[in-house]
Amino acid sequence: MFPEKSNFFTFQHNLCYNIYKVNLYESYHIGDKGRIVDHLLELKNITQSYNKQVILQDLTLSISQNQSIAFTGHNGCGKSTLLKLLAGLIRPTHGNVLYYGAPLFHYVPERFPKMNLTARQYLRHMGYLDGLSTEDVKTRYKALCEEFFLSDMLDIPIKHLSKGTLQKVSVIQALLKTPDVLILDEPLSGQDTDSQDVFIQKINELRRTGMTILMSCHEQYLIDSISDTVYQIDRKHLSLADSPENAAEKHYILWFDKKEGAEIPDLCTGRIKSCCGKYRIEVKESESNPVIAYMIQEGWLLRRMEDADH
Ligand SMILES: Nc1ncnc2c1ncn2[C@@H]1O[C@H](COP(=O)(O)OP(=O)(O)OP(=O)(O)O)[C@@H](O)[C@H]1O
Repeated sequence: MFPEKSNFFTFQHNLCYNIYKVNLYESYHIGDKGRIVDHLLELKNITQSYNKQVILQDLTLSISQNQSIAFTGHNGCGKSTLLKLLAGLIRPTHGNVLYYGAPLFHYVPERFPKMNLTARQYLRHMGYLDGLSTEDVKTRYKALCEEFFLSDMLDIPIKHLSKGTLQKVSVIQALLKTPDVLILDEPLSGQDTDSQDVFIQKINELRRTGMTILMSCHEQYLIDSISDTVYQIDRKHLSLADSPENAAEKHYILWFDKKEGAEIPDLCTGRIKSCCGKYRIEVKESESNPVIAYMIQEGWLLRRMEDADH
């Protein structure tokens, strides 16, 4: 009677195809401020077409644990498509998606299907699919519904709920059990301002626990509130956004040694300078993790990271 949660909004990656699990020993790199951080997933030369029309072309992207990334771009540029690719919900036309380990993903879709189930029935069932006990499910959804001002609407069939309320139900189902990666497709659309505040506070709490957040979004204040890295999709390609906020960011100098055959990743083309046999690149704080990840992936060795202002 109920759909499998894996076919719904929450799933684990062993259910998806075109996915390559990578040996965990390969999954560490030196991250921001010299910490060891976990590699989580990578897109390698991904192209996505629908009916022979290319939507996303040759995207390469590396994501680390605990990054909070916002994907921006005009309507129809491919944000939802990219999130589905990252989540393993759709098979890329070309290229590979690599997952390090078996992260648990939860997904808040942009649109919620109309259903006869009430919000309570739906949340209960989602909790059971997450493996929570009856008592835990109840405690959890009740607390979340109170925080999101939803308690009075729990017994209304989902097909009669407003867009903003549906969005809240969708967020709550994704938070019943804490995932490793939370994927949010335009999560604020339709939510009232009080619920938006609760949402932002909740997401930042989850970020402090190490969760990775991948979000598509149009609202700058949401991006500023919860994201540490912003990518924009433009004409089928992905690039780091260069906003005035980013310009005011702290800068770092990364020093690398070049191993034989190491290539310069696209993100760093024209930015690497050679100096006394070493190679340096200046980066903004928000791009340091992806730059390090791409460089190491291409065969470079990170030697030092220093504050660009000193
Ligand atoms: N299953 C599909 N079959 C055919 N075309 C699709 C499919 N899914 C998406 N598209 C098309 O791919 C393009 C990108 O869609 P997508 O939903 O990823 O964009 P988006 O950036 O999330 O848009 P928005 O900001 O409006 O939500 C659009 O032109 C859309 O019509």
